[in-house]
Amino acid sequence: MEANAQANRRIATITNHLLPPNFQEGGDVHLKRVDCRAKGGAPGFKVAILGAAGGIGQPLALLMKMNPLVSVLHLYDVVNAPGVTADVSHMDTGAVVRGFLGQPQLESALTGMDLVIIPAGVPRKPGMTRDDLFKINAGIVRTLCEGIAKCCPNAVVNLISNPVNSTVAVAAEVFKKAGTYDPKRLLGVTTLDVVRANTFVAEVLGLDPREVDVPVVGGHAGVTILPLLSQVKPPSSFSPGEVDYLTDRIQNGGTEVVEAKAGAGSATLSMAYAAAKFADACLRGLKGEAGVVECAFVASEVTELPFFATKVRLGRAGAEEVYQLGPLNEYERMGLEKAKKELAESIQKGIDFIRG
Ligand SMILES: NC(=O)C1=CN([C@@H]2O[C@H](COP(=O)(O)OP(=O)(O)OC[C@H]3O[C@@H](n4cnc5c(N)ncnc54)[C@H](O)[C@@H]3O)[C@@H](O)[C@H]2O)C=CC1
Ligand SMILES: O=C([O-])CC(=O)C(=O)O
Repeated sequence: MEANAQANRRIATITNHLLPPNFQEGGDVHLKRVDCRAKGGAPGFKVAILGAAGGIGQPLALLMKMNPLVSVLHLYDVVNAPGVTADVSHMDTGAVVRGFLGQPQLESALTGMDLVIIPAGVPRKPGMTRDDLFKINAGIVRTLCEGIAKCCPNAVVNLISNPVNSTVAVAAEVFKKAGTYDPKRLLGVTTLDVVRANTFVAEVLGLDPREVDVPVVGGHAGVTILPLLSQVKPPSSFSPGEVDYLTDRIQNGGTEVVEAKAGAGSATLSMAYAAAKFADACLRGLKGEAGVVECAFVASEVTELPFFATKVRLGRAGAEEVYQLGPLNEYERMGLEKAKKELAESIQKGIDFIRG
């Protein structure tokens, strides 16, 4: 009987690096502390994911755990971080995984990080615009960026939380207020627009999407998402009907997923893929690899707006070079005017949120 009782009693053995600072042995589920021999400090970058237990956060944690450039992976959320951390930490890849739960652990999650990826915040439901998320998500982004300014002011920040067209301005204002703002290190993630554009254009051209490169500029919402089909590689021409179809599908790709999920959220898996691809590019840049170029929503002088998405070259300092738009056709010039009008308002909304 006693043997059975013992067998039924769940005993989990958790290594020190997974334990919260206030851990005590015992309780219904018996957690045992085990001291492991220290690992010989694998070289690599320290990466934190804020919002790691969410729809994007979980698959993104999995993908970052698989990235050989990552030596330490911090998973922070206000719910369920210990479970996701225990799960991902069993993967036999190099990165050491640590979990952090709730605001009191935010500073520990951020201290020493080289790259912070932020998919924290509420997603859309059918009928909502990304801007409808502003009220909740701007506050979340403010709190998290205050933590970054305090604990890892030199980290590169990949901001995913919507509306990106406004939250990047919120983050910039928080960093300015704290005196830590470095425009090269704050990047709004628009990679999913490029990923979608590559996929849809490849379908139309009958090519493998891995061979296709579509620059997508502007911002990350509706008409602000501006695919430059005249600059597609390999060089391709499209009929007016194809241009209309592709532009509309790329601009509304997010809504396509929101409607298909019918209330269960927005893109998570393709977004985690896109975020992991972009984070990997940032890490390769930080490492000093030459010629790493991705589209991102950054501080920019390409237009009269303070932020704009274009191709940027990623290096040791973050977005080291912001590329010009290149030649646009008439259709794209008209799209650019529409995009700038909406973008200007969204950016101002983010600035006003902090400046009041
Ligand atoms: N930039 C882009 O291309 C895309 C952006 N998104 C946006 O990403 C965000 C997250 O989307 P999902 O993962 O699907 O949402 P989700 O609701 O599944 O996950 C969000 C996570 O954030 C956490 N969270 C909430 N407040 C927090 C706080 N103060 N600190 C830390 N974590 C907090 C939640 O507990 C949850 O685990 C949304 O705003 C969504 O609109 C989504 C797809 C693409
Ligand atoms: O559409 C949404 O709400 C999520 C998102 O940004 C995207 O999938 O592009």
